[in-house]
Amino acid sequence: MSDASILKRLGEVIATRKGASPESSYVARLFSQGEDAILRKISEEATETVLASKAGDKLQVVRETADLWFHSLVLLAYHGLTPDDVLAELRRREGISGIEERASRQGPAAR
Ligand SMILES: N=c1c2ncn([C@@H]3O[C@H](COP(=O)(O)OP(=O)(O)OP(=O)(O)O)[C@@H](O)[C@H]3O)c2ncn1[C@@H]1O[C@H](COP(=O)(O)O)[C@@H](O)[C@H]1O
Repeated sequence: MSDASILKRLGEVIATRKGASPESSYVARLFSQGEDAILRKISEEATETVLASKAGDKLQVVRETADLWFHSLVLLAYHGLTPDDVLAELRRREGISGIEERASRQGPAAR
């Protein structure tokens, strides 16, 4: 099974939690608390990822990044989006240098 398929499966599970009982599901509880609660978790997990990196703790970097990705999937589902929407955007960018892309947005003077 490809690594991308775990994102797809997890996205599907998360979507099923909309309207599920907050008593039995962490994701349902987040949905019931609303957008700000989801955004707070993303902010928290991003900060924890930064701290793990600064501490040079690779295992913790992996764990915090997993938390960050997971909560980002919850935010996507909140907006009715799926991991496929983000994967399609990454595919669209594939092979386009960030430096070139930035210059094309800023016009010839920035090159
Ligand atoms: N991948 C995850 C996952 N990663 C992290 N978490 C939860 O996200 C929370 C992370 O928050 P913290 O690290 O800040 O821990 P905490 O202090 O306990 O959290 P808070 O009380 O502050 O919210 C923890 O409660 C973790 O258990 C996850 N919860 C669920 N999943 C997946 O989502 C599926 C659906 O989950 P439920 O909706 O709970 O059934 C599960 O089967 C898993 O596949």
